[in-house]
Amino acid sequence: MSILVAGGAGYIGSHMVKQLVESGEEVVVADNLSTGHKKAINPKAKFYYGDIRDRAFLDRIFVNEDITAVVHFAAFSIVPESMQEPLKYFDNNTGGMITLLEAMRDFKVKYIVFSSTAATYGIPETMPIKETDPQQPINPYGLSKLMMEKMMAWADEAYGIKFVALRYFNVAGAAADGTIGEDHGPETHLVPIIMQVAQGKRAELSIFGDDYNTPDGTNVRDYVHVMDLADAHILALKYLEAGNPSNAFNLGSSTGFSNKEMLEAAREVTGKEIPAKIAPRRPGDPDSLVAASDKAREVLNWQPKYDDVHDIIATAWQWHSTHPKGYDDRN
Ligand SMILES: O=c1ccn([C@@H]2O[C@H](COP(=O)(O)OP(=O)(O)O[C@H]3O[C@H](CO)[C@H](O)[C@H](O)[C@H]3O)[C@@H](O)[C@H]2O)c(=O)[nH]1
Repeated sequence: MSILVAGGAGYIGSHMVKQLVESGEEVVVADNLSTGHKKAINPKAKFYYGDIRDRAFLDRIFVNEDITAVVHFAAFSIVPESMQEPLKYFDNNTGGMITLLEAMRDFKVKYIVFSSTAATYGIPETMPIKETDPQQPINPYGLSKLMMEKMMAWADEAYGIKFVALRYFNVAGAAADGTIGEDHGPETHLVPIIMQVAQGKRAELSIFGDDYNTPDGTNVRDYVHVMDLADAHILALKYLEAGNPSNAFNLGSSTGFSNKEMLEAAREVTGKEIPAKIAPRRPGDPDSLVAASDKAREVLNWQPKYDDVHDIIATAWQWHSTHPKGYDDRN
């Protein structure tokens, strides 16, 4: 019996695969390596190279392997890119979910844990954000993921496929043993970009906007460690296997940090100057996104181990400073 991790070569997926393998599970990875890295896949996992929109590819996996549950990370996730190329997001993210659910229905796979996002909430009316708050995304990325959540709800209704949607806030950090980490090409996320400036690979950090409705004017986000996120997925799988109903959970730390505070924390962790300037706003950025994550703690018994953003940044710094070229396997 195996767990299929779609997108297991990506940043979050590869950390999930590592955690699953280390907890004794048989893992099958499906990835088209469009943004992931072959070297990020744990050697104990079985790798199928292909695209989840390709039904024949999925059939090959479901025929060859005894898959009991799917963990689905295979999606594009860059907010500004989705503003430029919305159809790319509806095709890969929303479209990929159709093929995956059809294959799950036909092969009678009953459980799916899904990477959803805080971006499904849009501009929140109250903070911290609760799972029951309105989901009104303001960018195509968030909408593509909201559509995927709703598709799973109807697939549950019609075919009995049970799902857990995990709505991530801002994921950062790397495995504590330094073996895998974050490597996007091009990089757009705040923490790895700050790391690149600390390494001297970029001249300076551009902070996108300092006139937001927040205490210091820069965007506030809620950072969660990638290994804590992986733990939550394992708990979500157990929740489904115990026969519980479909559900959605926020995954964050319940504490907000502004972009300026993240920069300061990174200066403290790395001991580097990290030059920065204020740049124009980036389209699609809400002022603040902070999670109420009590539900995951109460229902899934999730207990995040990293509660200080400095510790999260320290694991990111360990990866970046020891892997200056990332995985160095662009393809
Ligand atoms: O060079 C940079 C890069 C980012 N930022 C700022 O840093 C903050 C965080 O930006 P990221 O791109 O790191 O992350 P996002 O908040 O845009 O998005 C992340 O969180 C979202 C939900 O909140 C989605 O899940 C998405 O996939 C995930 O990448 C934003 O205010 C952004 O404007 C900068 O100031 N300079």
